[in-house]
Amino acid sequence: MTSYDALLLLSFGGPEGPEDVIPFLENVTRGRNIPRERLEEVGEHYHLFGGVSPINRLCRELKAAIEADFAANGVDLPVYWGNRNWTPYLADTVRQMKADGIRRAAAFVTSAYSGYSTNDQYLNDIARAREEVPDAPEIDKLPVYCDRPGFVDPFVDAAKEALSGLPDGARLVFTAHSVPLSQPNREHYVAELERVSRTVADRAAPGAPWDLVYQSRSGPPTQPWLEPQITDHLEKLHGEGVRAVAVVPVGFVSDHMEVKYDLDVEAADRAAELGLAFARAATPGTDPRFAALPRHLLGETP
Ligand SMILES: CC1=C(CCC(=O)O)c2cc3nc(cc4[nH]c(cc5[nH]c(cc1n2)c(C)c5CCC(=O)O)c(CCC(=O)O)c4C)C(CCC(=O)O)=C3C
Ligand SMILES: [Fe+2]
Repeated sequence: MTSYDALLLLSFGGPEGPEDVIPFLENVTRGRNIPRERLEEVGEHYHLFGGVSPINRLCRELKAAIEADFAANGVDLPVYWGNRNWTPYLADTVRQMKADGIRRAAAFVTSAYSGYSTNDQYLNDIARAREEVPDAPEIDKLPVYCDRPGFVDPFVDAAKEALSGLPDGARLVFTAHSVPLSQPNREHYVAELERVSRTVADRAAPGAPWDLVYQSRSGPPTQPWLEPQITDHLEKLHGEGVRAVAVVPVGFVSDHMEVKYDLDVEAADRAAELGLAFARAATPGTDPRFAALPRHLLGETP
Protein backbone atom coordinates (compact mmCIF):
# COMPACT_ATOMS: atom_id res chain seq x y z
CA MET A 1 0.00 0.00 0.00
CA THR A 2 2.96 2.33 0.40
CA SER A 3 6.63 2.56 -0.38
CA TYR A 4 7.47 3.58 3.18
CA ASP A 5 9.22 1.00 5.32
CA ALA A 6 8.44 2.48 8.77
CA LEU A 7 6.09 4.80 10.61
CA LEU A 8 7.61 7.36 12.96
CA LEU A 9 5.41 8.72 15.77
CA LEU A 10 6.79 12.20 16.47
CA SER A 11 5.79 14.07 19.61
CA PHE A 12 6.65 16.86 22.03
CA GLY A 13 8.05 14.88 24.98
CA GLY A 14 7.62 15.54 28.67
CA PRO A 15 9.31 14.91 32.04
CA GLU A 16 8.98 11.49 33.68
CA GLY A 17 10.13 12.47 37.18
CA PRO A 18 10.81 15.56 39.34
CA GLU A 19 14.48 15.70 38.33
CA ASP A 20 13.48 15.90 34.64
CA VAL A 21 11.28 18.99 35.03
CA ILE A 22 13.85 21.80 34.80
CA PRO A 23 16.02 20.20 32.09
CA PHE A 24 12.84 19.54 30.07
CA LEU A 25 11.68 23.15 30.44
CA GLU A 26 15.14 24.32 29.40
CA ASN A 27 14.92 22.16 26.30
CA VAL A 28 11.48 23.55 25.40
CA THR A 29 12.40 27.19 25.88
CA ARG A 30 15.97 27.23 24.56
CA GLY A 31 16.42 30.34 22.41
CA ARG A 32 12.87 31.54 23.16
CA ASN A 33 11.77 34.61 24.98
CA ILE A 34 9.92 33.02 27.92
CA PRO A 35 10.07 34.86 31.27
CA ARG A 36 11.78 33.02 34.16
CA GLU A 37 8.63 33.38 36.34
CA ARG A 38 6.55 31.62 33.70
CA LEU A 39 9.00 28.69 33.71
CA GLU A 40 8.87 28.41 37.51
CA GLU A 41 5.10 28.54 37.40
CA VAL A 42 4.91 25.82 34.73
CA GLY A 43 7.42 23.74 36.70
CA GLU A 44 4.96 23.84 39.61
CA HIS A 45 2.21 22.44 37.37
CA TYR A 46 4.40 19.42 36.68
CA HIS A 47 5.36 19.05 40.36
CA LEU A 48 1.66 18.87 41.27
CA PHE A 49 1.67 15.63 39.25
CA GLY A 50 4.86 14.26 40.83
CA GLY A 51 7.05 15.77 38.09
CA VAL A 52 5.52 13.42 35.54
CA SER A 53 3.82 14.60 32.38
CA PRO A 54 1.24 12.17 31.00
CA ILE A 55 2.51 12.75 27.47
CA ASN A 56 5.13 10.00 27.20
CA ARG A 57 2.72 7.40 28.58
CA LEU A 58 0.11 8.66 26.09
CA CYS A 59 2.61 8.25 23.27
CA ARG A 60 3.44 4.70 24.36
CA GLU A 61 -0.28 3.92 24.41
CA LEU A 62 -0.84 5.53 21.01
CA LYS A 63 2.12 3.64 19.54
CA ALA A 64 0.64 0.37 20.83
CA ALA A 65 -2.79 1.30 19.41
CA ILE A 66 -1.28 2.10 15.99
CA GLU A 67 0.62 -1.20 16.05
CA ALA A 68 -2.62 -3.03 16.88
CA ASP A 69 -4.40 -1.22 14.03
CA PHE A 70 -1.60 -2.12 11.61
CA ALA A 71 -1.66 -5.77 12.73
CA ALA A 72 -5.44 -6.02 12.42
CA ASN A 73 -5.30 -4.60 8.89
CA GLY A 74 -2.32 -6.45 7.48
CA VAL A 75 0.05 -3.47 7.46
CA ASP A 76 3.49 -4.85 8.09
CA LEU A 77 5.44 -1.75 9.12
CA PRO A 78 7.48 -1.14 12.27
CA VAL A 79 6.46 1.86 14.39
CA TYR A 80 9.14 4.07 15.95
CA TRP A 81 8.70 6.94 18.41
CA GLY A 82 10.78 10.06 18.99
CA ASN A 83 10.29 13.43 20.71
CA ARG A 84 11.42 17.03 20.30
CA ASN A 85 12.07 17.87 23.94
CA TRP A 86 12.64 14.69 25.95
CA THR A 87 13.68 11.07 25.70
CA PRO A 88 13.36 9.23 23.44
CA TYR A 89 14.93 12.12 21.53
CA LEU A 90 14.17 12.14 17.84
CA ALA A 91 17.84 12.01 16.78
CA ASP A 92 18.34 8.82 18.83
CA THR A 93 15.27 7.27 17.22
CA VAL A 94 16.53 8.18 13.75
CA ARG A 95 19.89 6.60 14.62
CA GLN A 96 18.07 3.41 15.65
CA MET A 97 16.00 3.44 12.46
CA LYS A 98 19.18 3.76 10.43
CA ALA A 99 20.76 0.85 12.34
CA ASP A 100 17.66 -1.25 11.63
CA GLY A 101 18.00 -0.62 7.90
CA ILE A 102 15.04 1.76 7.50
CA ARG A 103 15.34 3.77 4.28
CA ARG A 104 12.17 5.84 4.06
CA ALA A 105 9.76 6.59 6.90
CA ALA A 106 6.48 8.49 7.18
CA ALA A 107 6.06 10.68 10.27
CA PHE A 108 2.77 10.94 12.15
CA VAL A 109 2.97 13.97 14.43
CA THR A 110 0.88 14.35 17.62
CA SER A 111 -0.40 17.69 16.36
CA ALA A 112 -3.15 17.98 13.78
CA TYR A 113 -2.84 21.51 12.40
CA SER A 114 -0.87 23.79 10.09
CA GLY A 115 1.10 26.64 11.60
CA TYR A 116 4.58 27.06 13.01
CA SER A 117 4.31 25.31 16.42
CA THR A 118 1.93 22.68 15.12
CA ASN A 119 3.61 21.78 11.82
CA ASP A 120 6.69 23.73 10.72
CA GLN A 121 8.58 23.23 13.97
CA TYR A 122 8.15 19.45 13.63
CA LEU A 123 9.52 19.64 10.08
CA ASN A 124 12.53 21.49 11.52
CA ASP A 125 12.90 18.77 14.17
CA ILE A 126 13.01 16.11 11.45
CA ALA A 127 15.58 18.05 9.42
CA ARG A 128 17.79 18.66 12.45
CA ALA A 129 17.64 15.05 13.65
CA ARG A 130 18.51 13.78 10.17
CA GLU A 131 21.53 16.09 10.05
CA GLU A 132 22.84 14.42 13.20
CA VAL A 133 22.74 10.94 11.69
CA PRO A 134 25.02 10.10 8.77
CA ASP A 135 23.09 8.65 5.83
CA ALA A 136 19.81 9.04 7.76
CA PRO A 137 16.59 7.55 6.38
CA GLU A 138 14.33 9.86 4.43
CA ILE A 139 11.44 11.06 6.60
CA ASP A 140 8.28 12.64 5.19
CA LYS A 141 5.73 14.19 7.52
CA LEU A 142 2.23 12.87 6.79
CA PRO A 143 -0.27 15.63 5.89
CA VAL A 144 -2.07 17.88 8.34
CA TYR A 145 -5.05 15.84 9.53
CA CYS A 146 -7.31 18.22 11.47
CA ASP A 147 -10.20 17.76 9.02
CA ARG A 148 -10.04 13.96 8.92
CA PRO A 149 -12.85 11.89 10.42
CA GLY A 150 -10.31 9.99 12.57
CA PHE A 151 -9.60 13.25 14.39
CA VAL A 152 -12.97 15.03 14.19
CA ASP A 153 -15.38 12.15 14.94
CA PRO A 154 -13.97 11.37 18.41
CA PHE A 155 -14.37 15.07 19.30
CA VAL A 156 -18.00 15.04 18.14
CA ASP A 157 -18.76 12.08 20.42
CA ALA A 158 -16.78 13.63 23.27
CA ALA A 159 -18.59 16.96 22.94
CA LYS A 160 -21.98 15.20 23.02
CA GLU A 161 -20.89 13.20 26.05
CA ALA A 162 -19.72 16.36 27.89
CA LEU A 163 -22.99 18.17 27.07
CA SER A 164 -25.05 15.17 28.21
CA GLY A 165 -23.88 15.66 31.80
CA LEU A 166 -24.72 19.40 31.87
CA PRO A 167 -27.99 21.31 32.16
CA ASP A 168 -29.71 22.44 28.95
CA GLY A 169 -28.27 25.57 27.36
CA ALA A 170 -24.66 24.74 28.19
CA ARG A 171 -22.19 26.63 25.99
CA LEU A 172 -19.68 24.73 23.83
CA VAL A 173 -16.26 26.29 24.31
CA PHE A 174 -13.51 25.04 22.00
CA THR A 175 -9.96 25.60 23.11
CA ALA A 176 -6.48 25.46 21.61
CA HIS A 177 -2.96 26.46 22.57
CA SER A 178 -2.37 30.17 22.12
CA VAL A 179 0.58 31.33 20.00
CA PRO A 180 2.11 34.78 19.48
CA LEU A 181 0.28 36.87 16.87
CA SER A 182 3.66 37.26 15.17
CA GLN A 183 4.06 33.50 14.71
CA PRO A 184 4.48 32.46 11.05
CA ASN A 185 1.41 30.75 9.55
CA ARG A 186 -0.73 31.70 12.53
CA GLU A 187 -3.60 32.53 10.15
CA HIS A 188 -3.71 28.95 8.82
CA TYR A 189 -3.74 27.57 12.37
CA VAL A 190 -6.63 29.84 13.34
CA ALA A 191 -8.63 29.16 10.16
CA GLU A 192 -8.34 25.41 10.73
CA LEU A 193 -9.28 25.68 14.40
CA GLU A 194 -12.37 27.69 13.44
CA ARG A 195 -13.31 25.12 10.80
CA VAL A 196 -12.89 22.12 13.12
CA SER A 197 -14.78 23.87 15.94
CA ARG A 198 -17.66 24.73 13.59
CA THR A 199 -17.83 21.15 12.28
CA VAL A 200 -17.85 19.64 15.77
CA ALA A 201 -20.41 22.19 17.02
CA ASP A 202 -22.71 21.65 14.03
CA ARG A 203 -22.70 17.91 14.64
CA ALA A 204 -22.74 17.84 18.45
CA ALA A 205 -25.23 20.68 19.10
CA PRO A 206 -26.73 21.95 15.84
CA GLY A 207 -27.78 25.58 15.97
CA ALA A 208 -26.34 26.22 19.44
CA PRO A 209 -23.84 29.06 19.98
CA TRP A 210 -20.19 28.15 20.47
CA ASP A 211 -16.87 29.93 20.95
CA LEU A 212 -13.21 29.29 20.13
CA VAL A 213 -10.80 30.45 22.83
CA TYR A 214 -7.15 29.96 23.73
CA GLN A 215 -5.14 28.67 26.67
CA SER A 216 -1.61 28.14 28.02
CA ARG A 217 -0.09 31.39 26.78
CA SER A 218 3.46 32.13 27.87
CA GLY A 219 5.77 34.84 26.52
CA PRO A 220 6.19 38.33 27.99
CA PRO A 221 2.91 40.15 28.78
CA THR A 222 3.88 42.88 26.29
CA GLN A 223 3.80 40.38 23.41
CA PRO A 224 0.33 39.86 21.89
CA TRP A 225 -0.90 36.26 21.68
CA LEU A 226 -4.14 34.76 20.35
CA GLU A 227 -7.08 35.65 22.61
CA PRO A 228 -9.36 35.44 24.49
CA GLN A 229 -7.88 33.28 27.23
CA ILE A 230 -10.25 30.65 28.48
CA THR A 231 -10.37 31.88 32.09
CA ASP A 232 -11.30 35.43 30.99
CA HIS A 233 -13.85 33.99 28.64
CA LEU A 234 -15.52 31.95 31.40
CA GLU A 235 -15.99 35.19 33.34
CA LYS A 236 -17.50 36.90 30.32
CA LEU A 237 -19.91 34.01 29.69
CA HIS A 238 -20.91 33.99 33.33
CA GLY A 239 -21.61 37.73 33.10
CA GLU A 240 -23.85 37.05 30.11
CA GLY A 241 -25.92 34.59 32.10
CA VAL A 242 -24.43 31.32 30.80
CA ARG A 243 -24.63 28.72 33.59
CA ALA A 244 -22.75 25.72 32.15
CA VAL A 245 -19.84 25.12 29.77
CA ALA A 246 -18.57 22.08 27.87
CA VAL A 247 -14.91 22.66 27.07
CA VAL A 248 -13.64 20.82 23.99
CA PRO A 249 -9.84 20.88 23.57
CA VAL A 250 -9.79 20.64 19.75
CA GLY A 251 -6.23 21.99 19.68
CA PHE A 252 -4.79 18.79 21.15
CA VAL A 253 -4.74 15.07 20.45
CA SER A 254 -4.35 13.75 24.00
CA ASP A 255 -4.76 14.57 27.69
CA HIS A 256 -1.25 15.90 28.29
CA MET A 257 -0.31 18.61 30.78
CA GLU A 258 -1.93 21.53 28.92
CA VAL A 259 -5.21 19.62 29.29
CA LYS A 260 -4.72 18.06 32.74
CA TYR A 261 -3.54 21.30 34.36
CA ASP A 262 -4.63 24.29 32.29
CA LEU A 263 -8.15 22.94 31.76
CA ASP A 264 -8.87 20.31 34.42
CA VAL A 265 -7.32 22.35 37.25
CA GLU A 266 -7.06 26.02 36.27
CA ALA A 267 -10.15 26.49 34.07
CA ALA A 268 -12.24 24.08 36.18
CA ASP A 269 -11.31 26.01 39.36
CA ARG A 270 -12.25 29.32 37.74
CA ALA A 271 -15.59 27.84 36.65
CA ALA A 272 -16.23 26.56 40.18
CA GLU A 273 -15.50 30.01 41.65
CA LEU A 274 -17.99 31.50 39.22
CA GLY A 275 -20.58 28.82 39.93
CA LEU A 276 -20.48 27.63 36.31
CA ALA A 277 -21.13 23.94 35.72
CA PHE A 278 -18.08 22.62 33.85
CA ALA A 279 -17.37 19.51 31.79
CA ARG A 280 -14.24 18.83 29.76
CA ALA A 281 -14.59 16.71 26.64
CA ALA A 282 -12.13 13.88 26.05
CA THR A 283 -9.34 14.17 23.46
CA PRO A 284 -8.88 11.48 20.74
CA GLY A 285 -6.13 9.74 22.77
CA THR A 286 -6.17 6.08 21.77
CA ASP A 287 -9.63 6.07 20.18
CA PRO A 288 -9.42 3.32 17.52
CA ARG A 289 -10.59 5.82 14.87
CA PHE A 290 -7.66 8.07 15.74
CA ALA A 291 -5.21 5.16 15.89
CA ALA A 292 -6.34 4.21 12.36
CA LEU A 293 -5.42 7.65 10.97
CA PRO A 294 -1.76 6.85 10.26
CA ARG A 295 -2.89 3.85 8.21
CA HIS A 296 -5.43 5.92 6.29
CA LEU A 297 -2.89 8.67 5.58
CA LEU A 298 -0.27 6.11 4.53
CA GLY A 299 -2.81 4.60 2.16
CA GLU A 300 -2.82 7.89 0.25
CA THR A 301 0.96 8.00 -0.16
CA PRO A 302 2.76 6.69 -3.23
C1 LIG B 1 0.61 25.35 19.45
C2 LIG B 1 1.23 24.59 20.59
C3 LIG B 1 0.98 23.28 20.95
C4 LIG B 1 0.05 22.30 20.27
C5 LIG B 1 0.79 21.51 19.22
C6 LIG B 1 1.60 20.36 19.78
O1 LIG B 1 1.04 19.55 20.52
O2 LIG B 1 2.80 20.31 19.51
C7 LIG B 1 1.79 22.99 22.09
C8 LIG B 1 1.84 21.74 22.75
C9 LIG B 1 2.55 21.45 23.91
N1 LIG B 1 3.26 22.32 24.69
C10 LIG B 1 3.81 21.64 25.75
C11 LIG B 1 4.62 22.20 26.73
C12 LIG B 1 5.16 23.48 26.72
N2 LIG B 1 5.00 24.45 25.76
C13 LIG B 1 5.68 25.59 26.09
C14 LIG B 1 5.75 26.77 25.35
C15 LIG B 1 5.06 27.07 24.17
N3 LIG B 1 4.12 26.27 23.55
C16 LIG B 1 3.67 26.90 22.38
C17 LIG B 1 2.72 26.41 21.50
C18 LIG B 1 2.19 25.11 21.52
N4 LIG B 1 2.50 24.10 22.40
C19 LIG B 1 4.36 28.14 22.29
C20 LIG B 1 4.19 29.12 21.16
C21 LIG B 1 5.22 28.24 23.38
C22 LIG B 1 6.17 29.37 23.70
C23 LIG B 1 7.58 28.94 23.47
C24 LIG B 1 7.81 28.46 22.06
O3 LIG B 1 7.61 29.26 21.13
O4 LIG B 1 8.15 27.28 21.91
C25 LIG B 1 6.36 25.33 27.32
C26 LIG B 1 7.28 26.30 28.04
C27 LIG B 1 6.64 26.84 29.25
C28 LIG B 1 5.42 27.66 28.89
O5 LIG B 1 5.64 28.75 28.46
O6 LIG B 1 4.30 27.14 29.03
C29 LIG B 1 6.01 24.03 27.72
C30 LIG B 1 6.45 23.31 28.96
C31 LIG B 1 3.43 20.27 25.64
C32 LIG B 1 3.83 19.15 26.61
C33 LIG B 1 2.76 18.97 27.61
C34 LIG B 1 3.13 17.92 28.59
O7 LIG B 1 4.25 17.92 29.14
O8 LIG B 1 2.29 17.05 28.85
C35 LIG B 1 2.64 20.15 24.52
C36 LIG B 1 2.01 18.92 23.97
FE1 LIG C 1 3.52 24.35 24.24
